[in-house]
Amino acid sequence: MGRNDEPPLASWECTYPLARSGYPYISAQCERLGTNLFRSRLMFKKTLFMRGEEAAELFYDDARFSRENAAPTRLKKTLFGEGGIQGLEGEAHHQRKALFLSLMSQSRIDELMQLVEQHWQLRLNYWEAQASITLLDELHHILCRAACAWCGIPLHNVDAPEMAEQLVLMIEGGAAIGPKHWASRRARRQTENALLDLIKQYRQGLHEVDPVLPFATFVDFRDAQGKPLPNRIVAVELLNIIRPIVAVARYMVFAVLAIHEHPDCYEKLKHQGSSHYRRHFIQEVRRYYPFFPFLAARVNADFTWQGYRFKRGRQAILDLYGTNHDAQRWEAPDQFYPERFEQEKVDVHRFAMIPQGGSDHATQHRCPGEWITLALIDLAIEKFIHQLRYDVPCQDLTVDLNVIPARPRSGFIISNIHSINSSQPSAEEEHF
Ligand code: HEM
Repeated sequence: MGRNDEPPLASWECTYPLARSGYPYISAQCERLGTNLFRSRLMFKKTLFMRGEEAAELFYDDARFSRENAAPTRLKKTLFGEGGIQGLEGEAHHQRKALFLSLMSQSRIDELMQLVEQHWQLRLNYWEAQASITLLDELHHILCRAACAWCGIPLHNVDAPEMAEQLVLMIEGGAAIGPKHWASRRARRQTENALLDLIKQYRQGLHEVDPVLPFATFVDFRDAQGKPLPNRIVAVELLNIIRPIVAVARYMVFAVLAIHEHPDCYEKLKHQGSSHYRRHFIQEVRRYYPFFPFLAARVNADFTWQGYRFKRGRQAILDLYGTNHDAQRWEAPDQFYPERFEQEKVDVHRFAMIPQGGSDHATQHRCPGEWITLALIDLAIEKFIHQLRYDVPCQDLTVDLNVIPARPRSGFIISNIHSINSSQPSAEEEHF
């Protein structure tokens, strides 16, 4: 290898094999070529693919990589929206990020958890009356109602199921092709438009929202020049809160799946209360189960790294799933083993364990919703270990690694559901 070589070539074009193999694709190429960096083309664009802790540290060096115009259009039209925080850089990004982080205080997160508890409790009567329910679908609805209430977005009974469905379409349609992708684009347009109407009404003084809630925080924001955010951007950013809160349903289901498939974990969670073990279990759910597959950026300036040339303007992809499963960093990475975190230091979460991105929250693009995610998974564990009795009927619980975003095929069906601690009887049943 010379001082300034091109990274190894995996293939001329890899869009189709990547779509067909899903999460393990980048790692499989790394193993085949004996490298953590290779090149190919994605959607005919020359692309560098990177995996592992060192590569993640490099990817988060903003002198070398930029997110501006990095996300593919199909993701902007579905998952992210246009003009949102994901594509900002520098001071504009820091300002916008500070707004998101201002919503993540412990007291605000506690508020959200109380809302989720309330909506869960209201739904429990219905669960108990059914022969079975599909947990993923139910959690999508509960989280949608709680997230909208937490943000200050009024949802009436009639709108709630539609809103939940549209958010799920956005979550699932970004990576999809064909009709599902187009339904996802439609869902984004409709949801943004519904929010736009609310934002306009609020600006005209037609309805009031508590100023601490995200809706008012974003609409009332003024930059250093006293300029507000355009209505469309406010709508995109509000969706950047409620959509991912609904998406956490997948991690909650994965946590319940892990409890089901690992009886030893169940016993430890039941008897060790809210111990270190529980925290390690939650981290292992986020490390082990596939969710956000990879991130895209653009090379900012020519540079050389480990003898390989990075050319300005080149597309770069950081493999999140592959980094979380990198055998050079993790022992038995494909085994679910919460105890592994006993040996880890806090800085494991900077570049080695990066299901929600790495580096810093305030200055980098790392997910501002990590604390909410941890709290919601914890809530699911509390419910399923201590507060509910249920059966898991025979079903297909396969998690296909070629489906992005992943989920257990059945959505996790549970039956014979009973509340163990029925100290909070539901006042009214919610109709989804
Ligand atoms: C299901 C759990 C979640 C996963 C897997 C996840 C994953 C991610 C990932 C991979 C990123 C990109 C990081 C980067 O570009 O460096 C991200 C960014 C982001 N996430 Fe999350 N997230 C989750 C939950 C949440 C929640 C609950 C919220 C909000 C309440 C949220 C809001 C955001 C926002 C606004 C960004 C953009 C941040 C920026 O560009 O600076 N996410 N998330």
